[in-house]
Amino acid sequence: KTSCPFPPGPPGKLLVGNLGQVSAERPEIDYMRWGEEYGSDVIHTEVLGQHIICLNSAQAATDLLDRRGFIYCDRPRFRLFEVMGWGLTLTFLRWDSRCKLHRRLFHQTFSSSNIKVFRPAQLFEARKAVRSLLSNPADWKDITLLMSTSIIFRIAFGQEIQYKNSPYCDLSRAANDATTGGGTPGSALVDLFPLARYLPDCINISPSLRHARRSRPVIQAVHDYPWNANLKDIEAGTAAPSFMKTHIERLVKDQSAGIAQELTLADIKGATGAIFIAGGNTTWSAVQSCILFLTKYPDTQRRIQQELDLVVGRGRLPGFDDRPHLPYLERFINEVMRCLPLNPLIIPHKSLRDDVYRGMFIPKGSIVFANATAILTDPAVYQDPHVFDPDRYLRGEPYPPANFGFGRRKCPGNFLALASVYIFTATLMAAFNIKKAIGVDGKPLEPKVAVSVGLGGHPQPFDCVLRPRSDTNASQLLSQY
Ligand code: HEM
Repeated sequence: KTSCPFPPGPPGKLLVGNLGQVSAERPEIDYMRWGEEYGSDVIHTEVLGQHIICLNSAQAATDLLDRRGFIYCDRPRFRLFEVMGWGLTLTFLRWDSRCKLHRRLFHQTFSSSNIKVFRPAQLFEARKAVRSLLSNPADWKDITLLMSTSIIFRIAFGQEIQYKNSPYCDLSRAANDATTGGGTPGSALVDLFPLARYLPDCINISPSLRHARRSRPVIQAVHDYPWNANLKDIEAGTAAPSFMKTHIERLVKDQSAGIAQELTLADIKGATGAIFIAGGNTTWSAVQSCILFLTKYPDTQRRIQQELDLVVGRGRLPGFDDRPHLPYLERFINEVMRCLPLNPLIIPHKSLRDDVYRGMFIPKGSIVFANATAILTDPAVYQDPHVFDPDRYLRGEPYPPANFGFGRRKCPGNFLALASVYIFTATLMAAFNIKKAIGVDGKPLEPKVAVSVGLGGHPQPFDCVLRPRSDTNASQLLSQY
């Protein structure tokens, strides 16, 4: 215990605290406003006795979530997602030996050097997608969904998805709706009043709870359907390399050698499902964000294309070896991530013990949010933070630190995700120009830079027009590929 005060924050009401004061839709904006009002980058609220801490600066987030990661590595219970049927899913696991085991599985597979084995699948899918765009440019949303889903399905379950009306794409869309429809993680009625989960549907006043119950079959299917398909292939000896295959084969080998195993088949199944849910739609959203900013900023397109034409030339398509030689494209992707964080409050962490930070008391069991929106638009770090400017990084401003989270719960798929986004954007820009769509009034439609609410947000729908470039022979190269 300590005599230090809690971090500053809005005064609450007797018993309920700040219940109802934080917007369900854009809580990050409330926390930014309070940050200004109370002159602090660490804000405290309390809802029904639950302490909530929001970190509005990179400094506070790295000091606590990175440097004191051993304190801030737990997660709150996500009861709404439990109702949906998410089980051994790393994202929702409390910090214990099982969670550490799952993180090890992810790190072994998705470290910056180990992801190189997935490059052929990423390259193949990116080129397949851009080739499909040549015949169906208006279909860019479905084609990019097919690509992101197929990359993650190959990596997780060894299954390629060949057609846009494949049941796996429907599954991906449904799983996306299930998770994003749950609202800001940890803020549903059932998270605040756990007994609400037992309310019968006839008196169930919570739309999120009804949504979670309706989503159960989809979440079950996400785990079972591709798993069963790949299990058949593994048994038949025809399975392609995948996370699932590697870990099942290792488990079977260790079991037959009599080596004691902490890992179970259920762990592998949970982790494989987690790759799909955490890695498919997020990558799709990041790809869509790139298309959004390419649409908004034609000059940026030209610069990416000039760089590509210079480095890659006309005789071939971009590959992974070109990436270090395409610094403007790298800055562009980082600037897209900075301007449109897909998880404005990341995913909440929870503290395992009492802590004091700069004289402020953070009690054990606090829910801790890093406010990505505040961090990425902090005027003390980013000059003119609301201006889209990939060249800001040439002036020494840091690459966005918050999009993939912090500390011991930082996204283990970050290298893989950025590699997919890179190879798709490079291939797209080698082959296409993107223009704004024209509205009914004859004027160009300006895409809105906004993200949906909920876990794994995606850019709000926008239109654009893709036209093959006539000044390169990328289309020809793609059609031969
Ligand atoms: C652009 C794409 C992606 C974005 C923006 C993203 C973002 C995030 C964020 C913000 C977190 C929470 C970190 C925290 O709590 O501090 C997270 C966690 C996670 N991500 Fe990603 N992610 C992406 C792609 C991927 C991919 C491709 C995979 C799979 C290979 C993946 C797997 C996970 C997992 C398993 C977690 C939970 C980690 C834990 O709780 O310990 N993500 N991601």
